[in-house]
Amino acid sequence: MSNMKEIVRAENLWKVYPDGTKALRGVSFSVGKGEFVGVMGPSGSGKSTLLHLVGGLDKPTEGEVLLFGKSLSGMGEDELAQFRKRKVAYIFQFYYLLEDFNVLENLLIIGELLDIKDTEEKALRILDFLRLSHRLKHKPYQLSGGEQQRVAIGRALISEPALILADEPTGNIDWEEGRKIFELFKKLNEEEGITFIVATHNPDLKPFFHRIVSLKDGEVVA
Ligand SMILES: Nc1ncnc2c1ncn2[C@@H]1O[C@H](COP(=O)(O)OP(=O)(O)OP(=O)(O)O)[C@@H](O)[C@H]1O
Repeated sequence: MSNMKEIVRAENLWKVYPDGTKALRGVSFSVGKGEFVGVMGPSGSGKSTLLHLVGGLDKPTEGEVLLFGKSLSGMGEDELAQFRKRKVAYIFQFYYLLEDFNVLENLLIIGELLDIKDTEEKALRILDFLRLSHRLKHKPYQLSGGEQQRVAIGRALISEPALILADEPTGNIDWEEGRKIFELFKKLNEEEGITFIVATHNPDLKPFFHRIVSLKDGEVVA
């Protein structure tokens, strides 16, 4: 029986890359709805690999990921694509914004791609929430790192995801801006009920998390 409150379950995940690197060695954990969970550990401990597997961006060598009670390995490509589009959103260390488009357009394009209703209205509301209303017509290169990351967050929010996976989201910005990003995450978590899994090696961010999954050499440590 799957527990409906359980959003993510990872069961005995192994990831062996083609060169033989064992990035994950039997990782298991679960995340409940509304949790704000940190994945922490030193560089190379497997944090990014784990987030990729949880989001269905890559497949485990062994083991299983269940999202919202459904096994990713049992899904066809179409179903997986739908999942990736509409239920789960990613925020990366590098923002991957469309450089030729302005802030508002960066959100509108995703909305169009995902066939989301009332995209413009939603985009404006989200950008207001992210304190970017005065930057709508700016291109990414005209923005600070923190602002670019807020646009990337806006892009993630346009599909109204239940789960956000963030991989070193503040890795490229200074501490003050980074703290603001985490405060936005907390607000989204508390007010919108969005579940977060955030990978970071920055111990200063520990106090933000409800719970921490600590990785070392591809294994969960206490
Ligand atoms: N495509 C790949 N091919 C081979 N080895 C890889 C690949 N991707 C990652 N690795 C290796 O797997 C291990 C885990 O990498 P991963 O990126 O998941 O760790 P991480 O904890 O996110 O590190 P960082 O904090 O530096 O991003 C490392 O030893 C890394 O070198």
